[in-house]
Amino acid sequence: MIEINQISKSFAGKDAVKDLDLSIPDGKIFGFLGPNGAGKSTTIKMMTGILPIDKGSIVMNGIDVSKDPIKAKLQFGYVPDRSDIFLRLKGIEYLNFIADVFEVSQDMRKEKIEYLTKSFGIYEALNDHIQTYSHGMRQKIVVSGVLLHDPDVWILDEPLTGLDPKSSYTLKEMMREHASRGKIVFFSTHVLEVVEQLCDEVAIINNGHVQFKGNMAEMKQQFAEDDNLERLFLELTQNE
Ligand SMILES: Nc1ncnc2c1ncn2[C@@H]1O[C@H](COP(=O)(O)OP(=O)(O)OP(=O)(O)O)[C@@H](O)[C@H]1O
Repeated sequence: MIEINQISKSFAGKDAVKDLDLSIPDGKIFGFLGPNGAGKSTTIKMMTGILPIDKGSIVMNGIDVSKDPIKAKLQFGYVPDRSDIFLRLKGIEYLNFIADVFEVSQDMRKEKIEYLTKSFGIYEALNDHIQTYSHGMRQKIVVSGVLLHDPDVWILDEPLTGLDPKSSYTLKEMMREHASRGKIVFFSTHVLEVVEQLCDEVAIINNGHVQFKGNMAEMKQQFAEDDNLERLFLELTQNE
């Protein structure tokens, strides 16, 4: 379970996230939906310890991410919205590095690297440098790195952007499977359709505030009844 308690973050006096409260239960695919600039990435960066929290706290599986950052980092895997990392490493070197950090055994890593990279169609490129990869391939190698060490909590920032339809399907199936094992998949998107296809629960964020949280049926009902949400709905569907 992830508990986000009244967190705030501002940049140069301007609020990016303000008093945000969320509770993310185990065994769910949780969609974090909002238009560009809503505060999704800023929230995720606070969850993952990349940005310090100005106010409030985040507790992941009982561990406070600010007070016990190393232990908290063992709970989750994170796919950032930009996957331009470790460009000078070969794909296989990157995955072995991740496996070393998270102490994945030699036998296990060999099997998983082969399974994951074949599933995403990048197995043949493992001996090439990441800087030669396309955006989609970079995304896939980072996703493979996260799945390689099988963290309880997956935190994915716009994970489907840039993936081809087959890889997008594969990742969605993996997300469903992970949630069905009682684990958490938390992902952000600005595309309403993705949330409708995938999520058990959703929070809608706008201007750094949660405007709605609930299940899909409740979301549809709220969209129909609330003028503000209806306007937001139009903005979100225009992005599709
Ligand atoms: N490092 C920063 N410095 C200054 N302002 C920032 C910084 N990071 C984010 N912001 C501002 O905070 C607000 C929220 O940005 P954030 O990136 O969290 O939105 P988002 O919902 O992830 O958007 P997108 O869908 O475009 O990625 C925006 O107004 C953005 O300009």
